[in-house]
Amino acid sequence: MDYFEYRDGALWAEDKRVTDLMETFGTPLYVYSAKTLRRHYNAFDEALGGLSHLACFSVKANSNISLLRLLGRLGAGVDIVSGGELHRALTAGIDPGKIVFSGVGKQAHEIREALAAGILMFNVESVQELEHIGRIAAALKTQARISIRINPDVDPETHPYISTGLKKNKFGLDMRDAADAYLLARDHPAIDPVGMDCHIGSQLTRIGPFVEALEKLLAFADRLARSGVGIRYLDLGGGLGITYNEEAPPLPADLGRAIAGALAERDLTVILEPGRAIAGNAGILVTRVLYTKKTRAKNFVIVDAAMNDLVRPSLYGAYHRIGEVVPGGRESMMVDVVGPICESSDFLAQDRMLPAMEPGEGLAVFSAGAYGFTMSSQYNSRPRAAEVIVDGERVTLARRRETYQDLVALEM
Ligand SMILES: Cc1ncc(COP(=O)(O)O)c(C=O)c1O
Ligand SMILES: N[C@@H](CCCC[NH3+])C(=O)O
Repeated sequence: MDYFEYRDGALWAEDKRVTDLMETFGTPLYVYSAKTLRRHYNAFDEALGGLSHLACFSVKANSNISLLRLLGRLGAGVDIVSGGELHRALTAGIDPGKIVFSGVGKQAHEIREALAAGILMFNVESVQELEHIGRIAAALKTQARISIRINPDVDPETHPYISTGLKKNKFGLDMRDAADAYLLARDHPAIDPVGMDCHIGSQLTRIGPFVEALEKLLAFADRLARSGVGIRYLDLGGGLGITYNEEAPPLPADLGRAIAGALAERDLTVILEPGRAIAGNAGILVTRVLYTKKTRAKNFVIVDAAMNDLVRPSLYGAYHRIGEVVPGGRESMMVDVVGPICESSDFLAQDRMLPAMEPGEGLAVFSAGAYGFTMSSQYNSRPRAAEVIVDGERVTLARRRETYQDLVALEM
C-alpha cells in the first residue's frame, strides 16, 4: 500500500501532481512519500506491539538523511553497515542507543567511531572481528556490546544474489563456531555479549524461513544460557519482501503474529531490520522520454534515467512496474525502456507492454524507494538524480541534483 495514485487523469504523489514535481525539480527524480514511510514503519512497530521490540530501519536501503530523520522521529532505530552509514544516522539525529552495526568487514576506525557514539550493539560476523572489537574496546577502556550473527542455514527462497543465510554464504557463523565465539565473548573483559542475530536474505515472500530461523536461534540461545551466556536482544534481521509485480508477501503483522508465540514467555527484546518493506514502495523514480526508436527487432523507449540511477533491473533482472505520469489512452505496444548509458544491460524494463510514448512525456518507475538511489552511481559521468520527499502538499528537496562541478569536485 502506498500513496502514489492516479486521479483526475494523472499520477499523484500524495497531494502533489507528479508533473508539477517534474517541472520544478527536473528528471530523473526520486520522489518519496512521507505518508507511506510512516505507514510502513508504524506497521512494523504495531506488528511487534505485544513484545519488547525495536524496529531498526536498514540504512543501505535508503540513506537519505531527511528520510532517516523522518523515521527517527517516529522512534525508529537503524541497522548500519559502515562508518558512512553511522555518520548519516547520527547526522539525522537517530538515537545511538538504537543503532545496530552489521557487516562482515568492519574496520578499526569504524569500530572506534561506533564505540564513541555508544551504539546499541555490533552484530559480529567472525571470531577475528570479535577479537578486533575486544582489543579496540579495551584500548578505549570501554565495553563493546555485541551479538553474534548466526548463519542458521535456512533457505530464504529468494534471488541467489540476495540470500545470506545459507551455509555457503559469507555471512555469520554456524552455531558450532558461534558457541565458541560466545564463550570467548563471555570471558572477555571488554565485551558484553548481549544479543544474537541473523539475517537470512532479502525480498522474502514467505514467513516460513523467518520462523525456522527463529526456532533455531531460540534453541541455540537456550543452550548458551546453560553456559552462562544470557542474551537480551534477539535480532531477526530484515528481509520481508514487497510487491514489485505479482508477489504477495506477508505483511509485517503476519510476521509479528508468526514470531510472537515463540517469544512470548521470554525476557528478550526482539529487533527487526527492515529496509525494503519500509522504503521500497514509498519511492518512485520519475523519468522523461527522450526518444522512441523502432528497430527491426524491437521498440525502444529511450528515457533520461538509466542503470546508474536504478541498477536493480540490470543487476538482478528485477521487475519494476512502469506507468505513464499522464496516461494518454494510447494503444499499448511491447517495448524495452532503456537509458542513455553505453551498455546493452542498461534497461529499466524489457519486453514490457506500455502505451505508445512521445518525447517529453513522463514515466514513473514504481517501487524504487529501496536500493534505488543508494545503489546509484555516476557511470558515464551522469550527475546523480535529485530526491524529494512529499508530505501531503508539502515538498522538500531532500538532495539536490548533482552538477558537472560535483562530478569533478574530488579530482586533483
Ligand atoms: C544485515 C542486514 N540487515 C537488514 C537488511 C535489510 O534487508 P531488507 O531490505 O530486505 O529488509 C539487509 C539487507 O539485505 C542486511 O544485510
Ligand atoms: N540490493 C538488493 C538487496 C540486497 C540487500 C542487502 N543485504 C536489492 O536491490 O534488492
